[in-house]
Amino acid sequence: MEQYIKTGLVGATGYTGMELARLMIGHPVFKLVLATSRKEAGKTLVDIFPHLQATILADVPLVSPDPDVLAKECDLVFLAVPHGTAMNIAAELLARKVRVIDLSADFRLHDAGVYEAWYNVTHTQQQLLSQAVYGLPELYAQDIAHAELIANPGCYPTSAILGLYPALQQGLIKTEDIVVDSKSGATGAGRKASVSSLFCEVNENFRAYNLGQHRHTPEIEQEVSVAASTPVTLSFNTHLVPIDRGILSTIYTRLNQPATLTAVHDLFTRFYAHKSWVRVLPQGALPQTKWVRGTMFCDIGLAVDPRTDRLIIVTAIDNLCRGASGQALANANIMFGLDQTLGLHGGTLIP
Ligand SMILES: NC(=O)C1=CN([C@@H]2O[C@H](COP(=O)(O)OP(=O)(O)OC[C@H]3O[C@@H](n4cnc5c(N)ncnc54)[C@H](OP(=O)(O)O)[C@@H]3O)[C@@H](O)[C@H]2O)C=CC1
Ligand SMILES: CC(=O)N[C@@H](CCC(=O)OP(=O)(O)O)C(=O)O
Repeated sequence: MEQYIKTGLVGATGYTGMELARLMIGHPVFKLVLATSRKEAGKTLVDIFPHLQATILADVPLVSPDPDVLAKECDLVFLAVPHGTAMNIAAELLARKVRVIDLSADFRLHDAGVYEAWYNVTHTQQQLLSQAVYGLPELYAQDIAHAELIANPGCYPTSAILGLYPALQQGLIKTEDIVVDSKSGATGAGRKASVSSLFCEVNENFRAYNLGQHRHTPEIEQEVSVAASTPVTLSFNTHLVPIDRGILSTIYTRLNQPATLTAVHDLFTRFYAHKSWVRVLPQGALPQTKWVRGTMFCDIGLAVDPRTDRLIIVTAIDNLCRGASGQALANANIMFGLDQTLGLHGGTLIP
């Protein structure tokens, strides 16, 4: 009997596809049997990624993204492709009884109208939205375990939701005065060529973009509204910083009642007590992207400013690992009844 689960990867040439391949090298159960690229079909992974030489992935064939071929070879397929593209591939695979983990935004929003308004894309697979499970393991592990289709969370939303959830669920902060101020490294924009991703545009530069208009806003609001048990509208703002990986989110909130840092820290520590990947840092310590680089950790730091009644929550994640491919692998572990941390024990990549 085969000891492994046959796995496919659609979008192997992109940053999240490359990160998933990196993580799968060490996974004891999921075996990558097929990867796709429209441009590189006919080659093997090592032909395009020489750093995979002498690894278990070197000879994995690159094929065109054909659902029949994928379904014939795979029990599980990761979709690391742009939003708008993933939904149709997912539908084709699900119809062929293949389980799907979609790293794009196509199934994250429960309301197709909200998706269409923020993404400017027609949702052609709305019938699948109700069966998609939002793949944030700290919140939805039980549903993930029974899912056929996972909507893997966005990178910025992962950093914002994990930071806000305990405070909103416990009624610590006001729901109408939240500002999420996020900074991302350049891999967040994907590997496709664009002027704004050029070295000379990103290096030695720091800029804001999409203020109040980023398409991750409704995803964050959807999930934190569950925490608050009431609809939450918040201000979400993004910046590009000249690092490869990492997201640092500084979240400005207003306390409902005066609270000490010790009380807030206790609340967060208790909320995440049994969660392997959320580290509530000791009082006074604040997260840094380097401390989570290449890992599944979401580090949380807290500050209370009594002069302004503010609780300031700072989170740091690696956008490619925790914010995408590592989280996708964690979801796969849960879906197949494995320990959710399997293959995800790698240490931090410092420097
Ligand atoms: N980068 C990040 O930090 C994060 C990204 N995401 C999401 O994950 C997904 C992948 O992102 P990322 O890896 O950054 O993107 P990239 O632009 O780096 O890669 C996209 C990949 O998709 C493939 N692709 C593009 N169009 C199609 C198509 N029509 N059919 C089949 N394959 C296609 C490309 O392969 P080829 O052209 O060779 O066929 C390429 O491998 C996106 O939805 C993104 O929003 C989510 C969280 C974080
Ligand atoms: C730095 C940077 O450009 N980041 C991207 C993150 C987008 C992303 O990952 O999009 P989905 O998760 O919604 O697919 C952006 O802001 O558009």
